[in-house]
Amino acid sequence: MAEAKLNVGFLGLGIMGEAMARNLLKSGLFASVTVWNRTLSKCEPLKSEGAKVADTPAAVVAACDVTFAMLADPDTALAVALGDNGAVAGISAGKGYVDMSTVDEACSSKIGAAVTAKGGRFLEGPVSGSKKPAIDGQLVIMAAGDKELFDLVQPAFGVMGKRSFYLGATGAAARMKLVVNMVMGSMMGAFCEGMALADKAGLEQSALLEILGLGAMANPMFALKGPAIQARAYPPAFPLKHQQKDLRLALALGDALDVPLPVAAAANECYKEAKAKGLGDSDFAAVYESTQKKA
Ligand SMILES: NC(=O)C1=CN([C@@H]2O[C@H](COP(=O)(O)OP(=O)(O)OC[C@H]3O[C@@H](n4cnc5c(N)ncnc54)[C@H](OP(=O)(O)O)[C@@H]3O)[C@@H](O)[C@H]2O)C=CC1
Ligand SMILES: O=CCCC(=O)O
Repeated sequence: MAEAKLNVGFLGLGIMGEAMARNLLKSGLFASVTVWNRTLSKCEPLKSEGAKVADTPAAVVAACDVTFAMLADPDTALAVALGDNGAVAGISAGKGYVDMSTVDEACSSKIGAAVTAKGGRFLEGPVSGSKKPAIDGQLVIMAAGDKELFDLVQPAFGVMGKRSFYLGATGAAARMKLVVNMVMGSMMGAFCEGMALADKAGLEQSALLEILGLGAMANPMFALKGPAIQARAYPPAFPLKHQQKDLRLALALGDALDVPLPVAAAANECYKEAKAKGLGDSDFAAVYESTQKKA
């Protein structure tokens, strides 16, 4: 007998969440897709494409077998899960909650414990890949927590991503994601310093990009962000404030484990400076501006 289609929910329709929820909807694999966003007007495009809209996270979870969340940061993930009319209020036996936000282990564990205390199942599932991979369903999903839930949501992960990794007990995916983004934030910081030094040294930034692109350091990030840095135009794909949050959380993990992270700590200062210049909502490539002399 064919398995019944799942009713799925999605909380948080920002840059990533809207694209991910749309891929769930477009796939036709689910009986229904119910969405919620703090700014409710952002639900309208998906509503016009066939999604249901609920007024609260609790109402989404109550209506769905599995609910996914993609929220800004740990404080937000906790508020949406545990606050009044939060997701956990809608949990009952067997329901699944998959938090795909980039958060630290303490946040994820707290949400997981609240979900399981009500008989629900919890998985963390942070992702690599930005706006375009989210639109294209090409994210890389790092998951940890309830393995049966991981298996159950494979069709959903399959439409949102190109690969999903099961990494073990809750916390493992949160830690992995922070390590990955610590490397990314430091790489971008070093790249921006190179671009700034090339410019001041009388070299063409486009020549630097070509030379880097032909050697062992070739990577999609430099190729994609290089032209934006040259133009000093930073439409957000990955907001700088989120990259700084990830460095902050990775440094806290390093502190807790006594791992020296001087490169990441220096990069974090650059992102903090860019944020203080009002660039938090710009793409994280705007960290280039921290290399420029103050006006
Ligand atoms: N953009 C990227 O390239 C990637 C981002 N991520 C991670 O994914 C998560 C989402 O990122 P992204 O989509 O870019 O972020 P956005 O800033 O575009 O969206 C953030 C979402 O969180 C919601 N939110 C913020 N504050 C609150 C609050 N106090 N209460 C309720 N909801 C709130 C926003 O609602 P509202 O619309 O009302 O503001 C929105 O839905 C972050 O953890 C980020 O680090 C991971 C991989 C890539
Ligand atoms: O957390 C954001 C990651 C962005 C990316 O992997 O390109």
